[in-house]
Amino acid sequence: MNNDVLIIGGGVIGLAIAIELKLRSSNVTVLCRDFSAAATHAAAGMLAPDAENISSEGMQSLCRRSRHLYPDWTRKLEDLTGLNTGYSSCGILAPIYGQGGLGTRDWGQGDKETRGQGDNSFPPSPTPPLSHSSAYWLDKEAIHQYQPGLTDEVVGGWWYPEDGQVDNRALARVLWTAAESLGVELKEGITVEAIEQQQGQVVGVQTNAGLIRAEHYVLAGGAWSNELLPLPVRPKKGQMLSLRVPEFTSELPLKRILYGQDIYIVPRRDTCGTLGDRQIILGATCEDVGFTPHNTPAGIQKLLQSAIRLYPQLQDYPIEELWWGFRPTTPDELPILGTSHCQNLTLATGHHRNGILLAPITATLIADLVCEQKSDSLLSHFNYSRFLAKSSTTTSMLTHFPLPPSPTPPLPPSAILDSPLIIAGKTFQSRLMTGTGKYRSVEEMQQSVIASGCQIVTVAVRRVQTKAPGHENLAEALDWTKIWMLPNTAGCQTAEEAIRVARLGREMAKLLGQEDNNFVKLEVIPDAKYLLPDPIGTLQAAEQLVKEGFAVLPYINADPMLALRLEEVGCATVMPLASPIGSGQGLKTTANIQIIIENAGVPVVVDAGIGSPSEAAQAMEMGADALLINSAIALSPNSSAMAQAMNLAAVAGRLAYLAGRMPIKNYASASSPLQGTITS
Ligand SMILES: Cc1cc2nc3c(=O)[nH]c(=O)nc-3n(C[C@H](O)[C@H](O)[C@H](O)COP(=O)(O)OP(=O)(O)OC[C@H]3O[C@@H](n4cnc5c(N)ncnc54)[C@H](O)[C@@H]3O)c2cc1C
Ligand SMILES: CC(=O)[C@@H](O)[C@H](O)COP(=O)(O)O
Repeated sequence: MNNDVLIIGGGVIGLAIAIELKLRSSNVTVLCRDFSAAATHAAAGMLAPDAENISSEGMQSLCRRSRHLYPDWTRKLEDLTGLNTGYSSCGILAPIYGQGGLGTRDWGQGDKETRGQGDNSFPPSPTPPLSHSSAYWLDKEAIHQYQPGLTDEVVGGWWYPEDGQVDNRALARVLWTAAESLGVELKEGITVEAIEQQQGQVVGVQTNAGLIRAEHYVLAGGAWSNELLPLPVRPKKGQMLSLRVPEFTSELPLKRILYGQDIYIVPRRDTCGTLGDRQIILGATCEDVGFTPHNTPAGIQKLLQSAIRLYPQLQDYPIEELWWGFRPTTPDELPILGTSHCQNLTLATGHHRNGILLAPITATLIADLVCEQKSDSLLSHFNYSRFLAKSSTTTSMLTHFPLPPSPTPPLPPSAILDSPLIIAGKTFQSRLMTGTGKYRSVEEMQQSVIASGCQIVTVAVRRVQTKAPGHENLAEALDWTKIWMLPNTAGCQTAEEAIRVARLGREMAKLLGQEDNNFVKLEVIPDAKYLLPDPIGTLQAAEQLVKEGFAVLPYINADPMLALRLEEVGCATVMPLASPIGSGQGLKTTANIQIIIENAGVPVVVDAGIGSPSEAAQAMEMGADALLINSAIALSPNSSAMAQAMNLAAVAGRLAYLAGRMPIKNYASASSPLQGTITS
């Protein structure tokens, strides 16, 4: 199969897959936001299925199969590039302290740095090895003889001769060079902002350089994968440091990795052949602190204390470098590999603390799947669907659809992983926007906004200025820490007026604490009867406001050419009307909106005229990215119930759009089988 595959993420996983696919004759593109930020560079490079003492059988097999592939895989890469990966089957020694020593294992890291398996921060305690691993117990005398220099507290340990290491930074360079030389298109500095889906297919990825399309897509975004799909992958930060082996030491004092109870010590051979390059790597913390960067004194102190305790002579070695990285971690700490809810999207993420080890097997299994639709039985352990079935509480983890507030029962888990709505780089989970006008009271407006689950509320700057009813205490009326304000230029008849009011709107947002809010819903409406926007004035004002740094969301008639022009001048969305504002006539411009949706590279927000939830759902089923609905909610006799209904309709329409509708047929087709029925 000679297809186009686009890989999101250029860490060890994305690059290994890219090379494997390229070697099987696919045309491959890798999009990578920041090569240097990848956990790949931060790792220790241990290949340790045995020392890691993995409890899941599927994971044990996966890890061992990968370790088995390592010698040939690295040799092939080295042959391709002429570079060294630093692969070595050096073995891992896991020393164990006597009872007296165990008492000092509490590192007191507080909430942020915890330890112990499951919630583990440091490597799990060495315990008797699991079946199928070749492991040898060394008693006190044997271990001290085998590895001189260990602390006296060590009373024995396990020797895992089949485990090893690779120089992960060297490997990353080799993978990049190999991919480049094979003709993989490597695009560094490109951020994928959204995965565009339609009817069970990915139709492109929205990036900071525009829309990019391929036949097949692979998500290998490491700890950041959850920015694009609601997969339960979270960052687990690891701090590390390296010591330089002093030059007077002619031999590396350590020949193998020490895998202690609260530290691992990795002697790194020089991949360049110079003695000056010899390092000892110490790791690692495992912290649940999101993407908080930097090394901390507490983290580094604990690594140093543990390392010196296990192997005291390290205390005199010069410190060379400190760093940190983010492991991509799932709730069960197993990777997510294989098929997704979209037929042409494959998942390869969540490798937690074993991604370097798992790179060759991941590449092989994913390439088998993409190129030959061959699904290895091992993959069944790692499918994303294992997170779907559990309970309704997983819904928020696996879809970006906002749950309606109580008392509506929670939605059942959805098998669809949706991208969030992104406008001008800002991410929103809800695809419904509402307004503040026409409500009978401020209280009704507040309740409706909450019931709608919306995250964007548009506010008419002019009405706030004039303190029109319902707009007197805007600052207090809504929780602006949760709701993003979309100032609109309603009431402006010319481009000049709209530009002036947009600037006031920006100041208004600042007063509400939204310092970085540069959004404006641009309305230039000279006609009061139909409230139809002036296309020329809108384009002129949009051009100017974009130049001034605004994220412009223009309200327009459903005119496909105008929509394109507005996108060309840099608008953040286009907002075609369904029918005149406040008319509740529903979708009167369907055909043109469809053309706009087909051609837009920015989100299409259907705005104005939607009168009922069925119309809202219809617009979303057509592929609108979002809706703006005000009058239908505010003028309903029960506005908060209608707000909730509109939210559900937006969610339902979106799900239906992603899932794909059945074909329309001319004749009936029985739902139950016609064969095999009882005949009289
Ligand atoms: C401290 C530490 C020690 C470790 N030690 C080991 C070890 O000894 N052995 C082992 O096997 N594993 C180890 N690991 C784990 C291993 O590093 C990871 O599992 C592995 O790097 C994951 O690879 P990846 O390619 O999935 O993600 P990454 O290496 O993190 O790469 C992801 C890449 O995707 C890019 N990206 C993300 N989102 C987007 C987007 N939207 N658009 C474009 N690009 C995007 C990022 O910029 C990044 O370059 C360690 C990890 C840490 C942090
Ligand atoms: C509040 C706002 O911006 C409205 O002008 C918008 O266009 C919504 O229209 P409906 O009130 O018809 O939903």
